[in-house]
Amino acid sequence: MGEALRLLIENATATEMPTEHILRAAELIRQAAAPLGEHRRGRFDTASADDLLGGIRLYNPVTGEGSAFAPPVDMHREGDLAIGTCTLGRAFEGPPSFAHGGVSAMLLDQMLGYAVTTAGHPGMTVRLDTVYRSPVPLYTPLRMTASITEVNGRRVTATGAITTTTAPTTALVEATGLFVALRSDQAKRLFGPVLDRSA
Ligand SMILES: CCCCCCCC(=O)SCCNC(=O)CCNC(=O)[C@H](O)C(C)(C)COP(=O)(O)OP(=O)(O)OC[C@H]1O[C@@H](n2cnc3c(N)ncnc32)[C@H](O)[C@@H]1OP(=O)(O)O
Repeated sequence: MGEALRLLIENATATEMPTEHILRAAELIRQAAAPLGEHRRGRFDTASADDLLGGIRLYNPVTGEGSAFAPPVDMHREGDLAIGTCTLGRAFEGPPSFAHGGVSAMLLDQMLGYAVTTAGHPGMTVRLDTVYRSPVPLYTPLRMTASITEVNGRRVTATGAITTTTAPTTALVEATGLFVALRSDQAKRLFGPVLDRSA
């Protein structure tokens, strides 16, 4: 379903069809959406397809295969380096033909988060600094990298960059993120209802 939704969003964003076609499509979309809404999970319920501890989040807005919104980014580790790949379509546009700056920050937040989590230092982002060196092109295969630069108690720093796959040494956007490991009282305060319901 995620793939179908992403095709829908891409075509809906790029379409130049006449208004009557768009109105007809809108009605069909409403008809398709209605049965899905008949049984929904609540705010604190995890998706039945998810495995929180195993890191499976089907509807994550960056990596989720089931997400209408995610590019989705494919991530893996090679040694100390986290690597991600994706191609951004029209829905991610900011400046004409290039990605929105907030989208680049979102991709890098997830990349850095993946780097720290898969290195055994899970935490939440408390700071993300981005440097925009060149616009990120749409419809162009992208490569992202991230790695840890410092571990200082509960605070972990990671850096990363977005490049194209054809010029992997030319950073278009760079980011440095600070992640903080939650104390048990913080984890309980923030995620207690979710953990209780998924136990
Ligand atoms: C595979 C998974 C990938 C996931 C990637 C996505 C990651 C995300 O996007 S997470 C979502 C965005 N982030 C958030 O919503 C976090 C919001 N922040 C918070 O809830 C709180 O700041 C929280 C709970 C993390 C930490 O609580 P807080 O009271 O701020 O910090 P505290 O626990 O007292 O301090 C920890 C340390 O971090 C430091 N710190 C906290 N915030 C900052 C900051 N913004 N800048 C610098 N240092 C900071 C503190 O000074 C302290 O340092 P020290 O140990 O030397 O005294």
